[in-house]
Amino acid sequence: MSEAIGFRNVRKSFRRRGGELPVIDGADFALARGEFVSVLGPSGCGKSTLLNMAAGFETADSGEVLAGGAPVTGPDHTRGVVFQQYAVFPWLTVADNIAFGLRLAACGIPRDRHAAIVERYIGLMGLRGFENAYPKELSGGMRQRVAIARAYAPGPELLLMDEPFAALDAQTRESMQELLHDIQLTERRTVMLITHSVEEALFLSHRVVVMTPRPSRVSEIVPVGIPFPRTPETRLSPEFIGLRRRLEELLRGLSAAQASTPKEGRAA
Ligand SMILES: Nc1ncnc2c1ncn2[C@@H]1O[C@H](COP(=O)(O)OP(=O)(O)OP(=O)(O)O)[C@@H](O)[C@H]1O
Repeated sequence: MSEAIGFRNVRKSFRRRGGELPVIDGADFALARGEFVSVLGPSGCGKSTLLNMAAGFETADSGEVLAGGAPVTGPDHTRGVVFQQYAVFPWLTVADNIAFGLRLAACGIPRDRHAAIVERYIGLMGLRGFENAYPKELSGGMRQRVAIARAYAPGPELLLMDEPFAALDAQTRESMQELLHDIQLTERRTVMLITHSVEEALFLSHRVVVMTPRPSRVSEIVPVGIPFPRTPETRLSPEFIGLRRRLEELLRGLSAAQASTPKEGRAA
């Protein structure tokens, strides 16, 4: 299978008051086309930094970030991004938010197809009846459904999601995971998801990348061998529970290692 996004020995530091903060120290992993991969790791280890490099918002100090084999040089329409918040435009209706990326010339989808594409994602994301609503009239979960629809609509090869459900209550979060799972069954895009939730990572992913504390590298890549489609009962299966325990233990160990490093090595 060909590679959608690859990190090759990537290093990244940030310049801060008081010196350099090394964040990523040789990250090396790749996502195959059509693969759903979650990235877990101790708080502040650089997960969002990895995603921002894949999106083209940040550049690596050394090593390479490759999208479809070509170096990432900046953001473009082949990579869609969903953030935790502020992902929808408050001045646009639901339909216009979803159409936003389609209307950018670079995406190259003819104008006469836009309405059908918007309509399709309205249906897939359960937003029918809300086409003309503004984000302020929607719940947080519905706003994130709009954000996800907007990211999928222009047909990017890769979707980069940075804790898209972190601000939602537990029940909404579970139903959003199920919605994303179902969309992926039909769309089969490549997704890189940053999350703090082991359960979310396991429910959605083919593989889970676990990062070490900062300066971080890959600690382990855990394949999730649970067949698709997954259902709410999957979360209760012995295989799922076993993997959850294993990942939680791994993360506890990594966070404990982080807590015992000298303070000057761990800027906030
Ligand atoms: N633009 C920046 N300038 C300076 N420091 C930054 C910048 N972006 C991130 N950092 C620092 O780099 C470190 C890693 O941040 P990042 O957000 O990538 O980690 P994370 O693993 O996503 O964090 P969390 O788990 O808390 O969401 C943090 O210490 C953060 O303060």
